[in-house]
Amino acid sequence: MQTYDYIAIGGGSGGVASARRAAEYGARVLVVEAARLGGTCVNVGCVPKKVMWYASDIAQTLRDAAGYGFSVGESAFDWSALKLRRDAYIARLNEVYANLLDKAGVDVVRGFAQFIDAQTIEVDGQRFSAPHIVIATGGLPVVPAIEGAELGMDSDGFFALEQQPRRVAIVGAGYIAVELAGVFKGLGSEVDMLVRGPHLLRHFDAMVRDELATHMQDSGLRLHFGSEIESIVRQADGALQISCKDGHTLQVDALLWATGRRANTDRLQLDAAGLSADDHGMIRTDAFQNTTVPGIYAIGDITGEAELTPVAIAAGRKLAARLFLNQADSRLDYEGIPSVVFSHPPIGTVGLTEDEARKRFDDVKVYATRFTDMYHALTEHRPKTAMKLVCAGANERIVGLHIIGKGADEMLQGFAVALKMGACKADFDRTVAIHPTSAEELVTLR
Ligand SMILES: Cc1cc2nc3c(=O)[nH]c(=O)nc-3n(C[C@H](O)[C@H](O)[C@H](O)COP(=O)(O)OP(=O)(O)OC[C@H]3O[C@@H](n4cnc5c(N)ncnc54)[C@H](O)[C@@H]3O)c2cc1C
Ligand SMILES: NC(=O)c1ccc[n+]([C@@H]2O[C@H](COP(=O)([O-])OP(=O)(O)OC[C@H]3O[C@@H](n4cnc5c(N)ncnc54)[C@H](O)[C@@H]3O)[C@@H](O)[C@H]2O)c1
Repeated sequence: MQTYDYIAIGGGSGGVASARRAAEYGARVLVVEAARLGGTCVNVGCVPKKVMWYASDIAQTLRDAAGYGFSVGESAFDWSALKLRRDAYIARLNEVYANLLDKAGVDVVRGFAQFIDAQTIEVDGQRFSAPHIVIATGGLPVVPAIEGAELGMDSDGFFALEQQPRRVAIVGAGYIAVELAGVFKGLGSEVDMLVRGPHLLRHFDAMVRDELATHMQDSGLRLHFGSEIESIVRQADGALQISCKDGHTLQVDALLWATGRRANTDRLQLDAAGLSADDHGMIRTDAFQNTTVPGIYAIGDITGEAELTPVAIAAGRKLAARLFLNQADSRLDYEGIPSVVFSHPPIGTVGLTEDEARKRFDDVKVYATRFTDMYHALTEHRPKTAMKLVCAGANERIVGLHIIGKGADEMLQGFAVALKMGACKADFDRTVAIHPTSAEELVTLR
């Protein structure tokens, strides 16, 4: 049996970040990874998704170019060529992760870890023990139990696609559904989104989610709200026939399930360590990432908190500082986490929605604007940009900030710092605008 100070189960965003920090602080550390280093984000998440988002954005730029006097002529897009280049980039990132761990002096064991007891794990018959073990095993896509569901793909399957389907149906209305719908549509597929409820992105501020629906419909993407699938059947010509409960049918070449993710805890043998997952398989923790068993911690998607890479990384680093740098108060503040939806156009959001703020505070004031940004003044396609500041209290502290429009993705980070610092509307007002930008609207709202 080999012994360590710290073991991270899972070499994804959270596990790798926590392990590297712990090693930097002098701990002897092991990372166990069952698949590819970098986890969901690097291999089947943020990174390949952003590559596809860029491709779709370039396709739109080519279409916009005529407005600026360019005759671009016929352009062609080769999905499989892009996939090859994307896969090569990710293979390089896998190596970068391996090198970073190596340089930090972290040992890596490839294989699937299972608990033997609270301080011992087993990987392919080999045992390792440590007084501190962090579970960072992330999540997996969920596909509903519907007749023919296996004929569709999940987001992992999306990244394995060798050819671009001509007609695609996407089920779901969360981050992944709207992001991948934008990719397919931007790159020229016909897209139908089947949404169970009445909205896209139901937890988002009403302004951005309704604007996004308008943008999508204007781009020719078909949104079917209140739509639930009954069955999927493969036809003789290879197409998929989708039958919905309301009698509506659809024929497509591919179907994408973007119906959420579940925690990856199934085969960990949590009970051997005295741990149990909740009904969703999540391992809940206190504010310091402690599970109910002393010496076992959980970080990242497995905890069911904001499922974002920087959250997993920050929680892992804070935990390492608490355990190995004696920083007893070191913990991640889960308030005010900014996030971007890489839809077309992108959405940036931080803090409370208007509805949430009205429930929490008596005195809420909202400043909003909707305009055509300068880039689109000359293009045929003229999507609007929309922005909203949600303020609370007599001093109008900004408790929510929401943007949809070109550049929202890169605009948000700095504003998120301002919100974290407790910025009020008056602070925005006394900041001189940068002209001509879209972001300047946020400091000139009246
Ligand atoms: C399509 C998609 C797009 C996304 N886009 C974004 C984005 O743009 N921005 C963003 O911030 N977030 C995004 N996310 C979310 C982000 O990927 C996750 O929040 C993040 O990867 C969580 O990190 P983690 O460390 O908790 O888990 P993961 O990164 O999932 O890592 C878990 C690792 O544990 C390994 N593992 C599991 N069980 C075991 C075991 N028993 N033994 C050994 N190894 C094991 C797995 O193989 C995996 O490598 C996206 C997710 C998806 C699916
Ligand atoms: N840009 C980003 O930062 C980014 C991108 C992708 C994912 N993520 C993270 O990953 C998490 C998971 O994303 P996701 O899109 O898988 O989940 P999600 O929870 O955001 O969305 C799931 C969607 O599926 C719908 N749904 C669930 N079951 C259904 C069914 N049986 N039939 C029809 N619809 C059904 C839900 O109503 C919801 O609209 C996100 O919450 C986010 O934290 C982040």
